[in-house]
Amino acid sequence: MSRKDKKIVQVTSEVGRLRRLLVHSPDSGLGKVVPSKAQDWLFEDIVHLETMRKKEYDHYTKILLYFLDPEKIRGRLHQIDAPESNRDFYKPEKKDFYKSDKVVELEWLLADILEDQEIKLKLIASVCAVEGCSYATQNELLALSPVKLSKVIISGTIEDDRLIFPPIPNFIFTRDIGIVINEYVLLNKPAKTARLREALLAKYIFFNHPLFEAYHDNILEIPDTAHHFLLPRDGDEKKVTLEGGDVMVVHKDHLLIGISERTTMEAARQVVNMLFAKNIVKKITVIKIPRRRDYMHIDTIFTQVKRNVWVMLGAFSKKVMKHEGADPVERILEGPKKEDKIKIIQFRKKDPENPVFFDNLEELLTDISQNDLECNQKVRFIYSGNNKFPFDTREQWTDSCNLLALKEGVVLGYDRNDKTVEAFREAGFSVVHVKDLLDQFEKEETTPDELENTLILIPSAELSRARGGFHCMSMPLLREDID
Ligand SMILES: NC(=O)NCCC[C@H](N)C(=O)O
Repeated sequence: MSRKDKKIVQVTSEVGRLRRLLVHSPDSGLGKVVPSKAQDWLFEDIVHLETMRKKEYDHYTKILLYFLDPEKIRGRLHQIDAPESNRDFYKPEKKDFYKSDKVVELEWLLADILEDQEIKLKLIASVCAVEGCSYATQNELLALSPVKLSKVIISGTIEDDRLIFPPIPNFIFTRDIGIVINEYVLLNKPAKTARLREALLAKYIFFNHPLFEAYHDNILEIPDTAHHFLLPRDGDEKKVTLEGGDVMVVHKDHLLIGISERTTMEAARQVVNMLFAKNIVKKITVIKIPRRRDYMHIDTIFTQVKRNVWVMLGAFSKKVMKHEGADPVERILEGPKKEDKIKIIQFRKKDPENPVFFDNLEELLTDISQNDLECNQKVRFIYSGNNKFPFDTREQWTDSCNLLALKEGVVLGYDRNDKTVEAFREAGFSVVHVKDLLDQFEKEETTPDELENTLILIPSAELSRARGGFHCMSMPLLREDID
């Protein structure tokens, strides 16, 4: 898959037409999560794998292929989903797997790099060191073919359904393994132990897969602070962790970085300095949000829909929340709760000593729409749960604010956030269920190019238990510029 001739990696916005992304469909490891481990492995519950795959994630794969690589799928849906096809189209180890270099499956890339004996040896040794495997297990892995080994390394399960190390069930959230900033790839440093193997695999893939051959000099790693190993284990301010859900490229010159439960101030500091020193962006806005599980990254509280439209959680709004039935005088006197406060500081490369401060999220996002994206239409905000208590927080918890833009104004979200959907309708968006849309595509009643201002809903009963939406389930590699 060497593509020296073509552009493989470039992202300059959150909403330009998506042309290539990294994904990972739910592997058998997700079906091995036990209740006692669910929290450690960052799931709130155990999931039903078959429902998650067949009734939910497969739709995501199909809609992505229809937008990014239609030849793989157009006119074939009936055959792909026929019971006798056994879902082989969706399984990286099968010969009928969709193998797309636009909707790129990580398990497939991993299998590719494991063809190289030296990489295979190094990666097995690294995984076994991280997971504390026996020497016998290490040798067992060495004997596997690249395709099988890739599956085992990701799922933790060897052929006879034997778990040899923990699964990495959060690998479906490819957003958090790295982030493309213009033509650079910033590798992540996970905050949680359960996600460490993901970062290791991402590093090997980006440095070794021929797809990224032309970009090796553009891979950015954040070093640990000197002597980090001498620092106290918990609560040290010099800890360096950063996850992709906290990084957003909103314009070729402007990056947002969240400081959150997962991304530390030290990591943000290093990224700001590194990107300015390498001249990758001109402006970086740091958004410090409360360290809370339900806000784990900034993309859990807002994402962009089109250049002048954003979806966000009202708790971070300048407006006072409309808590129905509450006394307005009390509400206004109290103001927003202390734990809901955020800090927004914008650094400019030319004058980092004099940052710009923003009071609230709307002020920053309006500035991005009007000044970076030069949009002269009214900037609009769609609020989680239509900004009505208690739907605002309930729906944010199930990722109402975590949408993926396939192109400007066309976004993917979960089907369960009814009040947010209502808010989209009120803002003039069409709302369509993924099954109906795929049906319309197959019948040639409409095309991805014709679609505008639309929220596409995907079933989510199981997926939402994993605590991430489609923004998290995507790592965009290539988007068209929106200017
Ligand atoms: N960017 C994101 O917000 N990713 C969601 C990650 C969910 C996963 N269960 C985690 O807790 O890390």
